[in-house]
Amino acid sequence: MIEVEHLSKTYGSTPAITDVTFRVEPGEILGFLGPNGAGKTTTMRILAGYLPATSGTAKISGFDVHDNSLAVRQRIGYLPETPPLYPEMTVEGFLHFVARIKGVSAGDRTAKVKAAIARCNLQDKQRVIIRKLSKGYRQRVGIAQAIVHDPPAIILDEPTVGLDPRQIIEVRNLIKSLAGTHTIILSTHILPEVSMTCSRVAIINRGKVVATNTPESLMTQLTGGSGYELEIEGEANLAKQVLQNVAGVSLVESISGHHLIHATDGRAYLRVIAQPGTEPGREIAATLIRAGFGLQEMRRVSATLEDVFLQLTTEEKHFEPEAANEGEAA
Ligand SMILES: Nc1ncnc2c1ncn2[C@@H]1O[C@H](COP(=O)(O)OP(=O)(O)OP(=O)(O)O)[C@@H](O)[C@H]1O
Repeated sequence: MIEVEHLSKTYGSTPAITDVTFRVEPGEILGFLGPNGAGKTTTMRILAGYLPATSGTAKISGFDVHDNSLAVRQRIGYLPETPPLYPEMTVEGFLHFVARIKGVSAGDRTAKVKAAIARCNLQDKQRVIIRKLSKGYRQRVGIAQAIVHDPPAIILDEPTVGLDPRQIIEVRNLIKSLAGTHTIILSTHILPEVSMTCSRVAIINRGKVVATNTPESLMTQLTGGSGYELEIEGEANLAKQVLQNVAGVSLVESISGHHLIHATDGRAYLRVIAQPGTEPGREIAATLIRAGFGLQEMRRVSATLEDVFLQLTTEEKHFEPEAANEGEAA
């Protein structure tokens, strides 16, 4: 539905994005996640037909954004970082205006504007001048203008920036409600936004896509699954040997810091990484007790998307593209 292949953009001699490839399936929300300056806005603007790429292709519903820009604009809704609103117009008047320039026929306009107003919960504000709206409501008008012509694809660039926590929840719920009937790309640098809203995530760093997968799969790929942190009475190396033989355990390591600080108090602090899809907690506890160790504390830890993001965007090494795309629909 949205297909991006080997897209690159260079501003003068500065590469902004390099060889970006990903696709978004119909009805899916893809989170496009990256730190400041990673190339998110550049990619979104190319997809929306506002910026020509230096090389590569991008297609929306099969139409090339460069060669068929008119067809693409009719099939795409775009919310830039700063919504393009006319402050002196009423919400309703503005949406009628946008519907007209997006090519909605005069006969369909009233119904489409009404539907966009209802979808974005703007019924109470439809006759209010945009200038008088709060930032949260303005953002909803921004989303309403993106969907008023009922496009199959929607591109949202940092849609919750500058909103208060309540408005953020409202806008995220609105975006989620658009999935299924629309194909959505949500560009953001906010990690929880991706976990809460998106079914899949593409992580972009320094202009390159470094991983694409579901948030859960990314976490599992990077860490080998969830794990446990243990505080035990006994000798660390002995405990490690014992635990290494428990079914489902892939790795046992000392927790650095703890190990050094408490080396003399007879306690060991260990992290056990479980093999993906296994839950060896019960057997870990039973094995330790059977072997005569005292189990002071045991808690489950799982990698967060934040761990994944930090690892991919701060280390030089990252997934090979094949591994990064594993599990992705062809
Ligand atoms: N018009 C421009 N001229 C020159 N360089 C640009 C231009 N626009 C963006 N860049 C550079 O391209 C790179 C990618 O910028 P882009 O705005 O796409 O990133 P971003 O991920 O959207 O960042 P942010 O989250 O800060 O908006 C950056 O290094 C930026 O400085």
